[in-house]
Amino acid sequence: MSPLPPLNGQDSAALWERFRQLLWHDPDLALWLDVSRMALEEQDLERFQAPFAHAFAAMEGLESGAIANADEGRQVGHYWLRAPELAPDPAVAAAIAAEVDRLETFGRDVLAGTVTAPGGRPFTDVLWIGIGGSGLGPLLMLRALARQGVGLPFHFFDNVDPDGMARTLAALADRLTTTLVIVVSKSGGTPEPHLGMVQARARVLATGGDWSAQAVAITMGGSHLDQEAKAAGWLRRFDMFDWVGGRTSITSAVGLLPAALIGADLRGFLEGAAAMDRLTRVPDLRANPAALLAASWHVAGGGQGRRDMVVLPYRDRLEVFSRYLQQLVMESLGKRLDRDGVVVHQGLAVYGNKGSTDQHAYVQQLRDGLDNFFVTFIEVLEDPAEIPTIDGECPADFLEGFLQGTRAALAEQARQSITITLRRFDARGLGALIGLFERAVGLYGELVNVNAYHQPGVEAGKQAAAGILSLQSRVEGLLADGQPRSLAAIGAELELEAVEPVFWLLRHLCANNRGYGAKGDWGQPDGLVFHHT
Ligand SMILES: O=P(O)(O)OC[C@H]1O[C@](O)(CO)[C@@H](O)[C@@H]1O
Repeated sequence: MSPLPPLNGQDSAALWERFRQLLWHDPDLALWLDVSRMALEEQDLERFQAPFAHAFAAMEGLESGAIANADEGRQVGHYWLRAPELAPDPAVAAAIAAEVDRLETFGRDVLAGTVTAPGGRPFTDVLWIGIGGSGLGPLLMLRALARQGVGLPFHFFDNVDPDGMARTLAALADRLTTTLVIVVSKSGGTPEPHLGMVQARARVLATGGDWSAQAVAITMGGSHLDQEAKAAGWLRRFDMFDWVGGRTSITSAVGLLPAALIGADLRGFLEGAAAMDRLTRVPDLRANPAALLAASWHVAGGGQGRRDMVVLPYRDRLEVFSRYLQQLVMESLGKRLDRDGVVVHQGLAVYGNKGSTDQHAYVQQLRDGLDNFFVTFIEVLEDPAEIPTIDGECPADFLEGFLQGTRAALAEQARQSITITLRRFDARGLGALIGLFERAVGLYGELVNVNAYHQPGVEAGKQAAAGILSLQSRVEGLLADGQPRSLAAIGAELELEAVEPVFWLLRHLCANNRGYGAKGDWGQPDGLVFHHT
């Protein structure tokens, strides 16, 4: 093969040669990957040989059951979920396969009306309670694969925003007694899904529902949530295995149960991910699409994430994909320390929405402004037949034109881009996309030597939040005697280092009907006097 022409200028013959040489295609998945507009050069492909040999070996070790998440002492087994025979323990392989059967059967029975809400009425809705990977994966499944009139409508508690909860419960209204409530938390101890569950249960019971007969748990065996569901005899419990991380849980019950409840092809989804896994195990940088992605990200950001990834899927069904990738990539790669304990502040920022919509929003800056990004276009070739050409105008042709136009306009300004093209978008294609990015993140993590499977920064935020809640209890306890106090007085009596958190807490309490009031100027916190009435 002739040397890869460098990416510079607008020489169309050189660009075509780059395109030809770097194009990756799999006929079975009918998927193309084009990294020719990334700053990946011949010398990079050579210098990456040794790091990728190491990364491929590390991924092989991970898939064979090594403790790849050393900090948490955990195996990382999401690849086994779509190829159970790869699990190092036959009992684990059997458990994975059995769980898929159970999920499929349960979904089918709910849709067929053989598993019903109390009183024998068919379930009408699903309320899904979960956050992070336990909420985003299901949301992606729904937005990507739901078909009009098939399966149950979904509603989400993916936060503890009371306004969001109130709106969701109001929308369900009298259908709450026929709503299947699915509580998802791998750890079973995350406050957000717990609070959501408590609110949902109270409302279901208040409207005459039968909580245990309507509730389903997806969690690790033995977790607090699992114990609660078991003790109260919930309708079903599904396993979220210890070796599956939240952000890679979409091929577990977390993604498969939504698929089953919207009548999507969950076996096809798993098969697509498995097929991509096979293709991304190939230990050859040029022949491995996940390696080509990871190498392209590396050169774009100098191995330090100096360019953001802008995800632009040209298909509305993939609108949530950028948010999904945001968690997968940023929670995996955004790390302060590398595996050797050296402070590295690694990461790769991800954002996006969809094309061509974003053409009329931030693409202006991508073309003309700060060059701190690369775009990942996602294209689907097969168009639905329902939208015809009218007066010679075919929306699908415009979409193709907009994609190519944006790619070319960016290249004119030396802005980098990747394009992933799928012949058709279905459950199998979605599985393939998930597999592709999961492996690319794993390989990139090895290249930059970070543990892509833990999230110590999130834990830090959780602990800080717990500290604030405990401070609130102390402040409320102090003010319970009815004595008015300034912030300084509260700080002194509680021996606090800082009073600013107290101001924030009391500002919130005073804004609601919680029995607190303040005298003074809210713009001059020092002069405020707080009391409990
Ligand atoms: O499923 P759990 O244990 O409630 O965790 C929810 C989310 O919280 C995190 O642990 C931290 O954000 C994610 O990795 C996970 O997806």
